[in-house]
Amino acid sequence: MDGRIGISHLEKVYGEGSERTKAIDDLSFDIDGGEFTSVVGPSGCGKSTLLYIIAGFLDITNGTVSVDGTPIDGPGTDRGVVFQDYALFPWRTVKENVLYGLEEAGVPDEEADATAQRFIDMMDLSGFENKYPKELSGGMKQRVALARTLAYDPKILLMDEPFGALDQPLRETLQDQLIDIWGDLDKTVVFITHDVEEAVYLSERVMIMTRHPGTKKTVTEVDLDRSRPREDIVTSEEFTRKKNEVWRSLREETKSEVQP
Ligand SMILES: Nc1ncnc2c1ncn2[C@@H]1O[C@H](COP(=O)(O)OP(=O)(O)OP(=O)(O)O)[C@@H](O)[C@H]1O
Repeated sequence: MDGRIGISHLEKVYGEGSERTKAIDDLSFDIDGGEFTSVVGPSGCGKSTLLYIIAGFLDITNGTVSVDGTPIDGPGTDRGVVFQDYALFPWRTVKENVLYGLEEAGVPDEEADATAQRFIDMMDLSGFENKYPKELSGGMKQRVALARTLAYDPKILLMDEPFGALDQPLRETLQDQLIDIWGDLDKTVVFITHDVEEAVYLSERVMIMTRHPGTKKTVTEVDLDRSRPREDIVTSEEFTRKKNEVWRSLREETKSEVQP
């Protein structure tokens, strides 16, 4: 399946001289097309840096990052990014926001309109097409952002703590919606989160990064039957075991931060 991400000996250094910071050091990791991977790690370990490198927003210092075998050279419509703060256009309505990527891609009006409406419906936003972002709740704004990204059909979804600003019930609703979308649309998803439970609930693999400079520390494989209701999943023995495994690895990194 398309949407494979290859990361080989990635190094990212910001700044020069006394301002020099090595954010990522010798990180190698491959993600299969259609796979859902979460990335967790201590604050400042380079999670967002990694995501923005895959997005093509940032240059790399050393190593290679490729999509389907082709080294990344700037942003592209094969990758869509969803941010924590939604990044909607405040002067555009819901429909106009969702139409944005389709307009940029030169999709004819009628087809763009039908596609936008399909994703508006999929994200339960029907009836809100003509509202402006300021008239929406946080959860609705994030659903608009997701619809906007999905509408131009990227193979890869890059999500930077997308539900971090939402309260728990909303977060859970959006997590379940994302699992459905992932199942229906065959996307590769790279999902950054601080929430271990969220990472294990959503992903097939969780990569835990070392603290600054960040590299791959451990990878936990999660093979949960996600067709069950949430209550059954989160109370299952396997879910608890995987959560503890990720926690243990993460705690080691956070602990080493405060040791001399
Ligand atoms: N534009 C920049 N210029 C210089 N240093 C930067 C820049 N962006 C990030 N850094 C540094 O790179 C390191 C990694 O930052 P990054 O934001 O990728 O980490 P993170 O794991 O996403 O953090 P958090 O979990 O707190 O969001 C940090 O030390 C940060 O200070």
